[in-house]
Amino acid sequence: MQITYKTLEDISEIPRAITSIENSTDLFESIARDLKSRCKHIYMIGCGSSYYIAMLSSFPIHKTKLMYSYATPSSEFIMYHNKLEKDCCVIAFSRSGETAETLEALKKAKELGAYTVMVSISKSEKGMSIAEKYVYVDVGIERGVVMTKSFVTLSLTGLIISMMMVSGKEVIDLLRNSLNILSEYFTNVLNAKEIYINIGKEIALKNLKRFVFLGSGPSYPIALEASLKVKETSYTSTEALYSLEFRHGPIATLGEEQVITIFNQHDNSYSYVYKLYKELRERIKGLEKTSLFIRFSSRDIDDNTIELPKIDIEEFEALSAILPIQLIAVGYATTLGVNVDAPRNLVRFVEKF
Ligand SMILES: O=P(O)(O)OC[C@H]1O[C@](O)(CO)[C@@H](O)[C@@H]1O
Repeated sequence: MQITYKTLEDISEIPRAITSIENSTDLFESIARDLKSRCKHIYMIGCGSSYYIAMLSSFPIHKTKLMYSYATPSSEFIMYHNKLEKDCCVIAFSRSGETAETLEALKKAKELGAYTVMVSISKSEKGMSIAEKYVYVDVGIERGVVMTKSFVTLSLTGLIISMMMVSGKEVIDLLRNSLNILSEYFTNVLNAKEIYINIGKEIALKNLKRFVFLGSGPSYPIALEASLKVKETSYTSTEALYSLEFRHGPIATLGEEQVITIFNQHDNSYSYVYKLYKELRERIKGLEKTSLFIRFSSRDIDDNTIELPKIDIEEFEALSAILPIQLIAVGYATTLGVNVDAPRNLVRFVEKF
C-alpha cells in the first residue's frame, strides 16, 4: 500500500530546500560578517529539534576556538543565564518563530545587552519584533507537525553562518560543493525511499520497542534528533548517548530486544566509534534477530551499514544521516498504526510555559 503523509511530502522537499539555501549564500555571508564584527561569545538556543540545530550549528565555531560558542535550550537560558559576557550574541533557531521560551529567552538576552538574531522558515511578526536581526529562509511551509525539512534547512543555515564566521572566502567553494553532494545523496535516498521505510516496518514487525542512538561530536545532536523523531512519531522509548558513553553503564542492556543505531562519521571519532561498533556486534552474536544494529557511515560499508556520502565537512556528513532516519521513523510509526502527521499531544509550537 502506498503511504501518503504530509510528513513524507515535507521530507521529499528537502533537496529543493537545499537549492534555496544555496541561493541564499550571499545573505548568509553578510550575516556572518556582521556577527563576526560584533561578537566574541555566541549562544545558540532553541527548543526540541531546534535546540539540536543550535547544538550542531555551534560545532564549527566551538572546534576552532576563535570565538566561544555555547548551545543551550531556550528554557535553560531563561532560568540560568543572568549575566552575559561582553560582545555577546544570541542566535535563536525556530521553525515557527513563535515558541514561547525562545521568544522569552531572546527578550532576556536583549535586556542583558546581547545582539539578538532569529533564524526561521516562517515570517513571524512576534519573532521579528523581538530579534534585532531576523533571518528568514524561504523553503515553503512545513505541513507536518514534526520537524523534517525545517530541521535540515535550519541546520544548514546555522552551519553555513558558523563556518563563514570562522573561515575566509575560500570556504564558499567548499560549502557549495558539499551542498551539491548532500543534495544528490538526499535525492538518491528519496528515489529509494521504500528501502528505508521498510527498515522501519521490519523493526515494528519484529516488535522491537527500544531504540538507542549513539553519536559523537556533530553526530551527537543528530543522535538526539533521531531519538526524538522516533519517540514523537511512535511514542516509543528511545535514548541518545555520546557513543563511547555506551560502555559506561548502558552496555548492560546488550542482549535486550532493541535497535542500536551508531553514527560513525569520518572525523577524529571514526576509529574509536568503529571499534565500539565491532565490539558490540561481536558481543551480540546469535541474538541478531532481536538486537538490531544500524550503522551510518561513509567508510567500511558492511551489511549493517547505511552508506553516507563522503563530504569534507564533518557536520554535513553527520547531517546526511537524518533523512534515512526520518524515513525509517515514518515506516516504523505507520506500521504501529500512528498517524505521523498528527502525533498525540504534540503541537506545532508551544505558546506558553
Ligand atoms: O522550532 P520551533 O517552532 O521553535 O519549535 C520547536 C519545537 O517545538 C515543537 O514544534 C513542538 O513542541 C517541536 O516539534 C519542535 O521541536
